[in-house]
Amino acid sequence: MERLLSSVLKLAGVTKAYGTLNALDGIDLSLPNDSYVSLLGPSGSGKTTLLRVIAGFEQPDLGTVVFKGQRIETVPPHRRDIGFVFQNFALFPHLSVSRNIAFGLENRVENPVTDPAIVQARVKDMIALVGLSGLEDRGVAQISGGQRQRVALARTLVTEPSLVLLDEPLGALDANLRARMRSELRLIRERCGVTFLHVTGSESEALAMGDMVLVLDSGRIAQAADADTIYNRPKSLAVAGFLNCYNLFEGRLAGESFLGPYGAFPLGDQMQFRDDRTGYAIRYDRVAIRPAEAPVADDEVKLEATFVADEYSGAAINSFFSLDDGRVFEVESHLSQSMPPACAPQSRYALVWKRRDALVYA
Ligand SMILES: Nc1ncnc2c1ncn2[C@@H]1O[C@H](COP(=O)(O)OP(=O)(O)OP(=O)(O)O)[C@@H](O)[C@H]1O
Repeated sequence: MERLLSSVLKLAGVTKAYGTLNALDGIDLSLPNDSYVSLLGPSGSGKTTLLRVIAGFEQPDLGTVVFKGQRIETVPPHRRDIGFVFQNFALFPHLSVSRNIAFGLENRVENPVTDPAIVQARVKDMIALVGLSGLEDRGVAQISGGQRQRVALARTLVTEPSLVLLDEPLGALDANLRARMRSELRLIRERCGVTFLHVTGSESEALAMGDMVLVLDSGRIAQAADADTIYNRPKSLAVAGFLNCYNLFEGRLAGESFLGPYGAFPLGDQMQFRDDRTGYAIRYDRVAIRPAEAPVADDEVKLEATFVADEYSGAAINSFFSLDDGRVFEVESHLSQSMPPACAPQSRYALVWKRRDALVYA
């Protein structure tokens, strides 16, 4: 029996330069079939360039792009069987929801569908899939931002691509809608079984949505793993930094300690990773706030700091402290676990964590 290909897309050594800048610098990656993949990276890291190379709007200078077992570097975009959902949706403002969705099917270069009955049936199925039933005849100017997002997605999915690229698809939506569309997008993808590659600059979006998360840094893949691994075991200081949930210190190792700008942090059986830079990371939600003079246990590390402010975000409180040189240290207390003490502004506190909860890079 023929085995299904386990990966829909493979890139090897893909490099793309603009002048002297390598926007992509030897990218190797493999996207599994039937999965949601998030691509996370700071501004300028090469996310859009990578999507454009995969879609065929740019050609790589070096390297191979293999899609469903075939090399496609020189295949033009419209012959690639890869869908693209743009951040601004790019809908036809004068057409209805149905007509926008039908357009792609009737006008695709390969295999256009000309039988109106077939078009109508496919569009109807797609409208049901993305949850737009009842809005078929509305103009796209008369629907909400989230509904427009679904039209854009339906218009791409109706052409039955084997891979869908989404460039910051939730970027144009307000915060509430963005949160709702996260689970919607995941559900729609599960129903149609197509791999989605979703570009985002938001670490929470990337971790919440991706079965697999790719982290891009200066044109290279800094880490590719499931969300849990990326979150709990970022493999470099740079990746830990992008996640926005670790306090980071640079310094050096000396015997059984990490020596940083705030003295020695004793080491224990924490995880250690190879990195060009030597550093120490402790997650915001692994830190307890105690009175400044509270004793610490043998397996703990303590750092004194001045309380600045709190920020409530539903299920958690984020507390901000100022270290002796003015740098900010953040603590996240999940309210389901325990209520942090009410801290007084400008007062000193002990910030305490377990040695084994730190990550060390060297
Ligand atoms: N057409 C171009 N000509 C010259 N330089 C470019 C071009 N397109 C992108 N770059 C540069 O390549 C690098 C990667 O850009 P890219 O748009 O891929 O990053 P990004 O991660 O998508 O950023 P953002 O999140 O800000 O959209 C950046 O330094 C950018 O300035």
